[in-house]
Amino acid sequence: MSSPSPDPSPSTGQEKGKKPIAIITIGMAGAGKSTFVQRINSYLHSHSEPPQSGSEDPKVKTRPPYIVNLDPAVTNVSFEANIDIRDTVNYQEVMKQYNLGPNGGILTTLNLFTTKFDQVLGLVEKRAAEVDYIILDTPGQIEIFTWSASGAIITDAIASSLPTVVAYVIDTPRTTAPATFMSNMLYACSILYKTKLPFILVFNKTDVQTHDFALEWMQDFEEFQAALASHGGTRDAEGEPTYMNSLMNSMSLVLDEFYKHLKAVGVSSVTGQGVKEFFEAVEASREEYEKEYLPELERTRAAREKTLSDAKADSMNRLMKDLAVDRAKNPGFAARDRWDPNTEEGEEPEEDDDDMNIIDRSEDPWPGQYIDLTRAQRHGDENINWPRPG
Ligand SMILES: Nc1nc2c(ncn2[C@@H]2O[C@H](COP(=O)(O)OP(=O)(O)OP(=O)(O)O)[C@@H](O)[C@H]2O)c(=O)[nH]1
Repeated sequence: MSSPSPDPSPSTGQEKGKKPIAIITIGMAGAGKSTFVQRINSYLHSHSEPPQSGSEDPKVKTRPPYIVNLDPAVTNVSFEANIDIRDTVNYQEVMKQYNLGPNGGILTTLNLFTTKFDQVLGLVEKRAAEVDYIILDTPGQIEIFTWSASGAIITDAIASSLPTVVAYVIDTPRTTAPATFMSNMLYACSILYKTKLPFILVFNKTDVQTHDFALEWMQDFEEFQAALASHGGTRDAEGEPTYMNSLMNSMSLVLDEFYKHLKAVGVSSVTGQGVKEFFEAVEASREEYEKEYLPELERTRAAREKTLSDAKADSMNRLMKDLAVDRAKNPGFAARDRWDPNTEEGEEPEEDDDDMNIIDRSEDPWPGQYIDLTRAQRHGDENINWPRPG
């Protein structure tokens, strides 16, 4: 496991030609992603001071970040997002139109939004010279980043344009059991190997539970195995280690290698403790991105640009097919995961429209209401033709 750089100051980011760094927060539902984004947002705001006119101001440290909210189901966003998925796709309307429940609704909403991610990237790139950090908040459906094409499109698109780091947020108090810790690390591992991006484990909620135990387990697999052995339920009736116990023992050896590629910080999004260390880890990740990831990305960039639109259309079709297959394979789940007509009253959806625009709230005054999926933005009564699950 690598440790954060000793450089104590957050990024100045205003050095000539230095690109902003994108921080993609990923984590299980309830891990504290949104609270964490709010905390780092307020940290950056509190460290930004207007430059003195006509002179180099040594007090200037950072500038407020550019924030993209990709969680369509969040009701209250405690930070001001510059781009908000909810402005473009109406999640309730998606559930209704595709006859989905909350989980399928969130995934499909993100898939639809992803088809327009080039617009998001365009807006972000336009602001790149004005900000030091671009922060993306994502839904708790972590499978988006472990198997879904939309997760890969988002991470690849951002990382091919800007230095990018994944901040994997963990609910520390809920990770003290060895089995829970292991399952969280396996998720992290699959995201790391899928995105191949610099990765920071953010052990959140350290005001409730410090993350020392996690660091010990990551630095010494024997410590983890000892914790596992002393944990209840690890032996069967004959006193033999259970299958799960043996599996986790072996996994801890495998993960030992994985931990070497990670940075880990303890943070309390409530008190702000550890946020400075988090930004040190982000700055160290910039170097990692430039030395290790960028050369590889540049090799593939030319090919990617050429095939981007084909790949997007293909991914969308596959996703819609997967959705249909999943639902066919799991009729019980499909029957439960449906839009409930009693939960919402409203107008009938408009007919389909084939275009929508992403809004930058900082440029375009927020209209103060949801925009219907079918009338995404300012196209009068033209219709959108969303692909339907096969
Ligand atoms: N004590 C403590 N509570 C926290 C901290 N960070 C978040 N929480 C609480 O954890 C709960 C979940 O936080 P959220 O920020 O909504 O979590 P999330 O990961 O965005 O959740 P989803 O949107 O469901 O994916 C809330 O009740 C927060 O107040 C922290 O550092 N310390």
